[in-house]
Amino acid sequence: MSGDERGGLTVARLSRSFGGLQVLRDVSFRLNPGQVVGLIGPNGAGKSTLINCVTGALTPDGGDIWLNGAWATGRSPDALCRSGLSRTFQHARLLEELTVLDNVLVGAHVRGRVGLVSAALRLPSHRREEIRLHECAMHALDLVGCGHLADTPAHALTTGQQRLVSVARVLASDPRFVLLDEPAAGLDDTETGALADALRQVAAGDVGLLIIEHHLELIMELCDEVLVLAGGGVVASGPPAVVRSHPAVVDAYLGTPA
Ligand SMILES: Nc1ncnc2c1ncn2[C@@H]1O[C@H](COP(=O)(O)OP(=O)(O)OP(=O)(O)O)[C@@H](O)[C@H]1O
Repeated sequence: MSGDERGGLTVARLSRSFGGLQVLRDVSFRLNPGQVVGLIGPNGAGKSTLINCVTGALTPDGGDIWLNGAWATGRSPDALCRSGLSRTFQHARLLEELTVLDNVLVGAHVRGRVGLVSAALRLPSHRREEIRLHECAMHALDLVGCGHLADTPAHALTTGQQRLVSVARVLASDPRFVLLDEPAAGLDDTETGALADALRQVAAGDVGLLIIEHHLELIMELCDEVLVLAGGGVVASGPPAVVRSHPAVVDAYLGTPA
């Protein structure tokens, strides 16, 4: 592994089957700090399986994952999250009886620095940490345009607001890399705009983002690189302008030149 690969997420020749069905075959990509990579492909192409393997929910059958220079294949989702690799889910569920702020604080606590003993004894270090986490949570909510909803119970949110808050919950964990599974699904145009602005700001803070999306315009507008998955393999990759006119993409996925 070369020196400049040590500060990123590297996925090399990842494979995964379910029974006799090979869902991923030799998938490789790299995500650098501050880079936004889009992952597109038809339904069933293997996008969610890829995220599940990279974030530890599934064990790949073959291939390697490196996170900041450390071999990360097979590590648990919790361990990866503590190392700065987080994800959002296609159908994220909030804790409905809690307020929006408390939901986001759950994310912030994932990487809290003060242990149980300090918390139980209510030491000053615990109090300072609580203030810091509260600020992180509010900052994440402001980023996605939901700061005004902090005191609202989660069950009172629209579907779009729930999605934005679930993105804020992940951002509050102060990740270095985030894998987002269809973050714009169910958002209206205003919410999609707020999401795009938030993700740009997050990436500008040197966070690497991998975004699965069916909303192609969002992908083409937001991403530095796009990876196209079909039948479990990468059929095209490169800058958006190159990928959108790639013959394999036009034929197999977009149908007509975008
Ligand atoms: N746990 C599982 N057991 C068996 N087959 C699975 C499992 N998870 C996924 N698959 C199959 O793997 C293939 C890829 O699924 P995956 O959800 O990764 O695709 P996707 O590209 O994310 O699709 P979508 O865009 O519809 O979410 C599909 O054929 C799916 O049925």
